[in-house]
Amino acid sequence: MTPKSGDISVPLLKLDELTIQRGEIPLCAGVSLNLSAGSICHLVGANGTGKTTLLMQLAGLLPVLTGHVFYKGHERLPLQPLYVSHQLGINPSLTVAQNLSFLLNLYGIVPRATDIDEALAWVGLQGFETLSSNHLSAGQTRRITLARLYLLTPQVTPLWLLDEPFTALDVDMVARMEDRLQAFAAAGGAVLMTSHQPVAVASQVLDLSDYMV
Ligand SMILES: Nc1ncnc2c1ncn2[C@@H]1O[C@H](COP(=O)(O)OP(=O)(O)OP(=O)(O)O)[C@@H](O)[C@H]1O
Repeated sequence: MTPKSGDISVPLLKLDELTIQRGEIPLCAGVSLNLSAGSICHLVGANGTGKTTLLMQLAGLLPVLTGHVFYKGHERLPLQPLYVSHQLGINPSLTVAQNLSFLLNLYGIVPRATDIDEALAWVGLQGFETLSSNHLSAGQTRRITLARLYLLTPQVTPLWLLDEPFTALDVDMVARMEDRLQAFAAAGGAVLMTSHQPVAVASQVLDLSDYMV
C-alpha cells in the first residue's frame, strides 16, 4: 500500500541508496536516511566527504544521479526546503533590514517591521536595521542569514538544510540557535545540518565516512 503523505509513520525525508556525486566524481554511495518530522540530524564526516554536496543535491542545486529521494512519501526532492549555505546571499548595498526582508520574501513572507525588529534582536543585531550590510563583520553578516530562522515555521519550510550554521557564532548565539532548532522540530519541522562542532540538540547522526567510495 502506498503510504499517505500525512501519515506520521512516513518520514518527512527518506534517502535510499543515494550516491553523493559532484560532477563525474562519486564521493559516497549507498547513503540511506530516515528523517522524521520532529528530528534534528547532524550530518558529519571529514572535510571533503560530501556533506555540502548532499545538501546541495537535496536543495536541487546539484543532480541526484543514482539512488532515491522521497519527500513526504513520494519520490521527489523536498518542496520548499530552507537551504542556508556557506554563500551568504547578502547584498552588501542593501541595509540589514532590507536583506532580511529579501531573504523572507523568497518564501512568500512579507514581514512586518516588528517582525524584522524581533528577528534582528534575536540575533543581536538590534540597532543595525538601517545600516548598510557592508559595514558588518563576518559573524554579524552570518547572523542576518540566520535571523530568518526566527520567523520561518514548519508550515512554510518544513525541512531546514543548514550548512555549518554555527560557523563564526559565539557561544551565546549557538545556544540560542540550538533552542530555535529544538522549537522548530517540536512544532513539526525537521533539520539536516552540518557542523564540525558537537550539536547537543541532535536526535540522530548521519556519518558520511561510513559511505565513502
Ligand atoms: N565547486 C566545486 N567544484 C568541483 N568540485 C568541488 C567543488 N566544491 C567541492 N568540490 C569537491 O567535492 C568534494 C566534496 O566537497 P563538499 O564541499 O561536499 O565536502 P564537505 O564534506 O562539505 O567538506 P567540508 O567539511 O570541508 O565543508 C571535495 O572533495 C571537493 O574536492
